[in-house]
Amino acid sequence: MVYTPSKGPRTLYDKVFDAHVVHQDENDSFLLYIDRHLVHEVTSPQAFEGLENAGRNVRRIDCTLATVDHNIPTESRKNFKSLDTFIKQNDSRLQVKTLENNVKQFGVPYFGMSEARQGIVHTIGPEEGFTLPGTTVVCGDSHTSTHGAFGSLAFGIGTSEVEHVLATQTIIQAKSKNMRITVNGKLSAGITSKDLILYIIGLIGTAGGTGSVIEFAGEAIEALSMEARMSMCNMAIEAGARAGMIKPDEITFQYTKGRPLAPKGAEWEKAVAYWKTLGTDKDAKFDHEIEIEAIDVIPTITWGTSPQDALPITGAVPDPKNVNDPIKKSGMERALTYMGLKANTPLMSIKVDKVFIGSCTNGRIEDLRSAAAVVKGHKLADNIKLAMVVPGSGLVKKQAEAEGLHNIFQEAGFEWREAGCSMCLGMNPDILNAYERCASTSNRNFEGRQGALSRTHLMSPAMAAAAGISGHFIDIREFEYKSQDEGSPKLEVTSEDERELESAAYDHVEPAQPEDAPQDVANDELKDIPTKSNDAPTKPSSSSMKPFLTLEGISAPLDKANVDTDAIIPKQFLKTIKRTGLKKGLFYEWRFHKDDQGKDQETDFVLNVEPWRKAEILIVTGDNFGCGSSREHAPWALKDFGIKSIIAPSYGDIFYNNSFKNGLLPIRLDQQIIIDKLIPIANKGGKLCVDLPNQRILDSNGNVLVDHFEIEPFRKHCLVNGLDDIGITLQKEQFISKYEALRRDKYSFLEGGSKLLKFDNIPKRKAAVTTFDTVHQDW
Ligand SMILES: CC(C)[C@H](C(=O)O)[C@@H](O)C(=O)O
Ligand code: SF4
Repeated sequence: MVYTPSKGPRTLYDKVFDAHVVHQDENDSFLLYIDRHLVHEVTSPQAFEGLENAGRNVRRIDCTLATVDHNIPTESRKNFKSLDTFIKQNDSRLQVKTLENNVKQFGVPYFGMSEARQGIVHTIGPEEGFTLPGTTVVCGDSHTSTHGAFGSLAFGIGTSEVEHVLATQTIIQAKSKNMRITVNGKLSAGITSKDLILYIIGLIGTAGGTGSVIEFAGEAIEALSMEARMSMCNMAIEAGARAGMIKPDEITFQYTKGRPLAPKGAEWEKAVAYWKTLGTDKDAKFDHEIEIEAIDVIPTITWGTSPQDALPITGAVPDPKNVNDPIKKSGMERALTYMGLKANTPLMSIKVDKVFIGSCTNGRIEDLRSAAAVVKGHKLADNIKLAMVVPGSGLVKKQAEAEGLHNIFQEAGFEWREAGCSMCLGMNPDILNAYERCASTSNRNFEGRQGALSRTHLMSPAMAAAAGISGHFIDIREFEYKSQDEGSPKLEVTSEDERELESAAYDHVEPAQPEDAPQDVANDELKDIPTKSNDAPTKPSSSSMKPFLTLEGISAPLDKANVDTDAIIPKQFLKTIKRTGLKKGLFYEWRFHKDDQGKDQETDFVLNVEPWRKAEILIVTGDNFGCGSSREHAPWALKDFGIKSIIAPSYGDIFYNNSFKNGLLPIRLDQQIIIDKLIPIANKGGKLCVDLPNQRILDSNGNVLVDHFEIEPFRKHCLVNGLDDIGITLQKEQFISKYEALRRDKYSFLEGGSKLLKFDNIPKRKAAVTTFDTVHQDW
């Protein structure tokens, strides 16, 4: 169907979405073109394997950029010789080496461990100018939302979608709702964008943005630096949103200009003229609007096990006695026990064991500057066992060292590390021990996130640094800076600082202009082309599915809200390069405890008990099942256990998507219907029958319990027919090439991409598998 964007006033999200529609299917499913695809070692092995098995290629290596970040140790690389000697953990090493093999085989530009530009995937994209305003950006990682700070539509995807993007440079998407959060007035001195985003998540909850793209707007947002905007959008996913976006403006252009992969000369002018048109039109309609007064935001930290457990630092640990909702009350009680906290304890009296300054939320130069301003002239408190600063990228590290920040940290007793995800999720040697409490600048405080039984409190870099110096949480507004003589602490990076950073650290070769001359496209509109294509590949992908029609199986109850994917499958199980064998890891922390010998013993968690041990349908009472990380390992683990359908009031967007790609049916139902009609049966271990063709749910006697549940027609079509998305998309090859021709002309400033990076060692493809060989040789 020809897609005709609305003629009326449109939002920033509408505009970027409209500009990328390759094809609209009959039912509200769109094929969107992807401008930028970032790849890392954890969520890509199975995707490359799928490509290889199906004999497919990476369609646009110039739109793809890979790096390693999650698994790598952050200790000094001075003596780095090879991955074999440097990465001690076998499974981590295997994942990193697998990525290295894959980028070589498919010719994907890659920043490996010996490359100065390596870093966290969300730090390097903006840093290189790979991320550009108005683009679509994806990555097999939920914090891809970070890139929305540029006014790009950026979101996390699962591994099946990584494979889809690699093969087709497109993604199948439904349109999200428009939500705007306007922050009026100015933030008070010392209040950072991290305080603001924690405040917002505390207000709207981790499901507050579900199904929506949030546009952050208003005076306080416009005043933020790019790095501060990135911290905001980074955590939009923690508010459940599909993406976060901020209108590109002069601050965005200033930040982007001169980056290695940013357009140059006339292409730059053309790009800026286009980017200036992207702001939300006056009178554009939002499905949800929230207004916040900046003056209300004070330093904010989390107390519990969800990012929504955010409180002003002046507050006290909440008391479950004051909560009526039984699900919320029991969640709060559990969080208090897990965090080892007593209700009503003042937050500022809570002592800290470790400090972590880093991550894709707060591991950029501005963050390190603000933490260093706090630390300068002080020493870590005696009770601090370890404090570490982990730059987001090699270039951030280089810049920080040029400014002498590493000396400030080291003199105070902090460890100065190499770039990586580090203790943000502890897939590498940087972890907390059981019961240790950490002041962390990362974005997730889920149970076990930084190590089994670890306790994470989220906050800004300045607040985490101050906690290290004081030994307990402290209000940064009352902290005694010793660096006043050198001017007040830098909580903001000026454009001058940015220029300095650029010239000091970004010594790249001036990239040549793209070779592809803009092509003549007669018409700006996409023309409808018959979907039949002669050259559509027919080989199945590795993930091809069985048709899903009706399912009759034992149902198991799960009386919890906000079940995150870290809980469904903890980080230690993500190191596999396969899609199978994850049964043991499902709800691992809930299903097992360690005995005196350190052996796993089963708990009485429902799935360990007969008859639910054989459950095929999971009935969840609380909202937001599968929130958090994009790990497709969550549906893989559920399927491996035997669960084939989940029924819950709502889901995390990425988990919901990922489930369909694996033939796992997630059904959304009203909470009251679940509690009244399904939970009584699940509590007895009774059977339910899910009838997908007729979209209804029956009991084992054939009585209809739910006469209709909603499911998007395209998703149903794929499940019922066991269809492989990639195969379907490749049949639309003509639409994709047509869009690419349009793009070369209208958005010519996007051409070139990562192909323009200069490498000392150009990865050589093992076998000539694509028509992109010429491109590859051009590097
Ligand atoms: C490993 C990856 C899938 C995951 C994510 O999607 O966010 C990770 O980056 C995280 O922060 O939990
Ligand atoms: S959230 Fe943490 S683990 Fe995930 S990409 Fe960012 S730094 Fe890495």
